[in-house]
Amino acid sequence: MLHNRKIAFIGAGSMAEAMISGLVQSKKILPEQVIVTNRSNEERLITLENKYGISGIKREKLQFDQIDIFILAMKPKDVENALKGLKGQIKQNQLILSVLAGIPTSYIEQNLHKGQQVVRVMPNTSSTIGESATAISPGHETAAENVKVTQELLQCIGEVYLIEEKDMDIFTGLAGSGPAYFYYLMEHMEQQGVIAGLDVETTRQIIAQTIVGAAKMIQQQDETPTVLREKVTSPNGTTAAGLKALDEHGGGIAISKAVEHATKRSKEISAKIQDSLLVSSFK
Ligand SMILES: NC(=O)C1=CN([C@@H]2O[C@H](COP(=O)(O)OP(=O)(O)OC[C@H]3O[C@@H](n4cnc5c(N)ncnc54)[C@H](O)[C@@H]3O)[C@@H](O)[C@H]2O)C=CC1
Ligand SMILES: O=C(O)[C@@H]1CCC=N1
Repeated sequence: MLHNRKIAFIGAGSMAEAMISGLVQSKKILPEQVIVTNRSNEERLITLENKYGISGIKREKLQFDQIDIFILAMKPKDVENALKGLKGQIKQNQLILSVLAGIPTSYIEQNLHKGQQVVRVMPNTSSTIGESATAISPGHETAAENVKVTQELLQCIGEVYLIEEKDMDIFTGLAGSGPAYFYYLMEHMEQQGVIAGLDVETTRQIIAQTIVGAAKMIQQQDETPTVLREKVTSPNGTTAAGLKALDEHGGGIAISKAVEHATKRSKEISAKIQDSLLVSSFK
């Protein structure tokens, strides 16, 4: 299904690079199938070309009619301008994947064409190594065949979950932003290893293997996190002491709040963009 399809990233930042890296590494997508463009930073396009063997093309030179799948990968604040620039170039039957947090498919449909083939997508930066947890949610008029193509494409960069669009905000709070919470946790664990006299590189690898092991236990054993946590925790032992400190310092609440606030921010971005649409429809 993906054979010979041309994929163009509009936006060449961290998320575009993570996806390009995963797609090319999967070998299911050839570098010749991938094009990337951005607003103005030509140096960045050259860097991506050299690193992944793909084509970096200035927007004016992009042959829009040759592209099968566009991937919108600019910041949400830039989407209005970006869509204005794309409207005259993109046809209704061309497939648009949007990775933008908080931007509804209806906004994209309304700013491109009625019946535009669009799928909202939420990957994470683990796409880089083919380990993303990616959600997809098609627009109202998106054909089933395009949903299948999207699934097949994104399976090249990890696991894909088809969800309702109303659940995109919580998915973003859990999985889109999620890697950052784990990196934050790792930063703090690492500091303690180093304070205790371990070298930073060894500490980092020990922590990474501990997280990988815990994640694989959840994936491979039919046990809940609660049961697995209890199995680590000997009465009056080291883990009990660690967990008590976590509780006393609001560790559990802090984690819940991180997910809650990221989710809320995704909702705020949606509300803001819907308001701007409402204003422009009254102009
Ligand atoms: N960074 C992450 O972990 C994730 C990001 N996302 C979404 O991905 C999108 C991009 O995020 P990042 O890559 O982190 O941002 P970034 O700031 O690194 O990259 C944004 C890119 O968009 C380009 N751009 C801006 N306006 C443009 C226009 N009119 N036409 C073409 N290109 C334009 C910029 O030149 C830049 O290359 C955001 O909407 C974000 O919500 C989604 C999931 C995870
Ligand atoms: O921080 C952000 O807004 C983006 C969306 C999910 C991860 N990064």
